[in-house]
Amino acid sequence: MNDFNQIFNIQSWREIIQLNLTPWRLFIAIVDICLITFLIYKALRSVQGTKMMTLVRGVILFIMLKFVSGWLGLGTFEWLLNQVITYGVISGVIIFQPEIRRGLETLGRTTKSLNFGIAERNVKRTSYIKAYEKACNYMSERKIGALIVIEQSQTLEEFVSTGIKLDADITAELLINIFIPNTPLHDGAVIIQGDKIAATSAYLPLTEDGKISKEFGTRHRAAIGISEVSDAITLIVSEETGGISITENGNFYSDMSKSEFHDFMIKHLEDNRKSSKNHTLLDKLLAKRGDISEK
Ligand SMILES: Nc1ncnc2c1ncn2[C@@H]1O[C@H](COP(=O)(O)OP(=O)(O)OP(=O)(O)O)[C@@H](O)[C@H]1O
Repeated sequence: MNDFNQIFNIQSWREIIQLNLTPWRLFIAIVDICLITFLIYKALRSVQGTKMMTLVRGVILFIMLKFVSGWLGLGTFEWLLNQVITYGVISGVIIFQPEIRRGLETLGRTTKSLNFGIAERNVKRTSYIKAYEKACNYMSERKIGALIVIEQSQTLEEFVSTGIKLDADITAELLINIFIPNTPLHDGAVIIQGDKIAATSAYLPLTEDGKISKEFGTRHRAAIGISEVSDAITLIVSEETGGISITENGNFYSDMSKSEFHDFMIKHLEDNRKSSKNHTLLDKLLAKRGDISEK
């Protein structure tokens, strides 16, 4: 039995002393517990607000029922729950294969993002936000329908593969060009990954939320749909009204004014800055030079 199990099997703190854990082994056990807590927290955060969360709730309920039935000695009920849990895990892995892959890719990306060059990325991000604003305002004034999905921490690889891969630099001109009606790439969504327009004509999942007003068609439903299964930020320009809307984490901000749209984008930029602020010497130097304007 390892230290972790030993600690969870003790009946009282007096037993800790009887375990004769050396300070080093106690330290390792605490690190062990912290690591598990961190992993569970990260896993729950990554599925928060997605359909996977319903499954996680179900699994927690089954595990609790299993413990209670074991404690009460309900043998047959416990056996039945064991079967459900065993086969449920196998079916869960098959059914949620895309989400699991996405989660693992996110983990890989998180590790990759712990590198230098954060300041440079922030400067670039400012120029991308300008590009999104310029493109959306241009298309809004001319009632050109558009759907732009900006990937955040959860990967959109699965949706990129439904479209036409582009891997082009993010510019307002290219975004506008893509959505010009009756051109080969205008249908579907543009997906932004990092500092690239990764794909056009991508197909997104439609929301099944019955509360969405009927006035919003499939473009808006697709934007809400992608915000329910990922943490992406999606910009929509309505072909009918020219209105600009945004979806994020299942929230739908419809018909935003230019200033509301601008504020949302800046806030989004600032949030990213806050989390990465002053990580490197380069960040501090650039901030002093004013290359990163602190708002
Ligand atoms: N699942 C989807 N994934 C990506 N794009 C989609 C999807 N469904 C529809 N679209 C895009 O939305 C367009 C149709 O928009 P529709 O008129 O139905 O929506 P809407 O929400 O009323 O938007 P608008 O106000 O611009 O008319 C399609 O031509 C296509 O480009």
